[in-house]
Amino acid sequence: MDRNRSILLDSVVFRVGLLAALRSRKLNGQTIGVMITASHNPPEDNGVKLVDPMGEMLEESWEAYGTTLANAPSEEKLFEVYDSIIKECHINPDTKANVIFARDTRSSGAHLVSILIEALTATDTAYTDYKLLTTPQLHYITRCLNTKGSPYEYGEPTEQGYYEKTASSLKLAMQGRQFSGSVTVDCANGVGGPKLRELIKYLPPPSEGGLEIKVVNDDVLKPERLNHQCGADFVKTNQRAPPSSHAAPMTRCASLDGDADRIVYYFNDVDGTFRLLDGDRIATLAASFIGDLARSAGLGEKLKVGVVQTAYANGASTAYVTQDLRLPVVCTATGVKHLHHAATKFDVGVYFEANGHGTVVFSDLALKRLKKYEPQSPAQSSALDTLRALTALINQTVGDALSDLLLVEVILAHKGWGPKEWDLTYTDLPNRLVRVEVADRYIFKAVDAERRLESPPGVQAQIDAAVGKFKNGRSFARASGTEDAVRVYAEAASRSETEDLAQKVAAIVRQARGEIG
Ligand SMILES: CC(=O)N[C@H]1[C@@H](OP(=O)(O)O)O[C@H](CO)[C@@H](O)[C@@H]1O
Ligand SMILES: [Mg+2]
Repeated sequence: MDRNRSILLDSVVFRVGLLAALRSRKLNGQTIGVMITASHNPPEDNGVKLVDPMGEMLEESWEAYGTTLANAPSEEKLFEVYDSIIKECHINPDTKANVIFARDTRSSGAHLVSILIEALTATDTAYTDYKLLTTPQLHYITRCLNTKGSPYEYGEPTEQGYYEKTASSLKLAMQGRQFSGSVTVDCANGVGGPKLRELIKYLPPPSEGGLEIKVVNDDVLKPERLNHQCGADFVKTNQRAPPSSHAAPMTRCASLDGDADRIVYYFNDVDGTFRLLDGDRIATLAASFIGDLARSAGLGEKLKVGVVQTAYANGASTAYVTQDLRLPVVCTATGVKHLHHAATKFDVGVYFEANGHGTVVFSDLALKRLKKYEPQSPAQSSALDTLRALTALINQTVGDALSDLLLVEVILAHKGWGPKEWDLTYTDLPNRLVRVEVADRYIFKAVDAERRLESPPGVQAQIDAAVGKFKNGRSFARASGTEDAVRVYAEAASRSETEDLAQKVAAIVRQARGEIG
């Protein structure tokens, strides 16, 4: 990493440490998590994520305080800003603050941890260093710590507790079903590799009917290999397997990202064609399975399943959920926090971004119903047991590649499906994502779950006109929240039309001058 970037990152991590301390104090000393990772990005990047007490992402209203701290011009001013937030939020400065943290395998991680510790020490915050973890493991532990001793106790607040809970619920969820064949998991040469190997130690071996998991791309000793030519983002973006993949046709493959909170599946057809089974596919698979289980358990009316997607979900997946599965779909703005929030409105909310980040959340009421319900027949009893096991197998705090992997494997085993049957549930519309670099992306203001631009004026009308010329055409443009660019997404009936539509909309975006008012 170049020196300037590294100094900037030190300052960001220090300020996030202050924010975590403030947040914990505001919440009467509940534990806040800090994860040092840059996910699917190149190895020289790094970043930091905050975890709220229930394992959710930092509450949106608090992002503004993060910005205020980030904008403090100097170290001296920084503590003035810190004190002003204490006043503004009516925080009792004497409340004990508690923070836990972990990092992925990036070489800058250890140094950033030392900066984080400086911030926690400066604010008299108690902390625990969980060393190397996947992002979802830190979310899990954060929730466990904050629910310990309560009726909602989530589990043992340790890495081992995570493996034990996952392994025991997997066994229960299988209900004696058999796995067929193996799954090859590309770990992006990130922290998911060693953690998946650790998890496997808690699972029954293939010789005893356990799942055969072949771990590949798990080299964490050469940091430059992280996310390089492998991993979920590579596979989703390039729509092909990592070049190192030697999987035989029709065998299940999956790729994680650098911090193991995303997963996509794929396989090669008998004729060698690459078939991607992305986040939309995982969502539809999970929603169909859970919906069926709820009905079989006799809880069809009492357990309303819904699916949450973003505008990037393939239109065919949305049609499949509404028309074939007959389940409601909600579309939210991009970013997991939006999806997660919308999913909590259902009894069982299944949410996934197309890129493979997602999970299933069960409402408190749904959990209570599942606990209390008395089945009326052996069939109801078996469906109920599976549902109960899924509530423990699924990491409900955040999208978790390891628990999502096992969820998919359980469902395929129950359905007796290979990747082909899964792929045949619906046919994706051809789609194209284009990144357009513009002088000022902030002039592009999106509304309606980011499906339409309200500004610059007139641009949406031009996009609508372009879309109208294509059969099954759908396209939208929005400013990225993470990169200095506008993203254009397009779908149409054929590959060439999709490309054509994407290029037309990209040209509209490039030409937009953004003279407002
Ligand atoms: C089209 C796309 O994949 N967008 C990604 C990307 O957001 P943008 O706001 O589009 O840059 O990064 C987000 C954070 O990782 C992720 O949640 C989201 O899905
Ligand atoms: Mg990630």
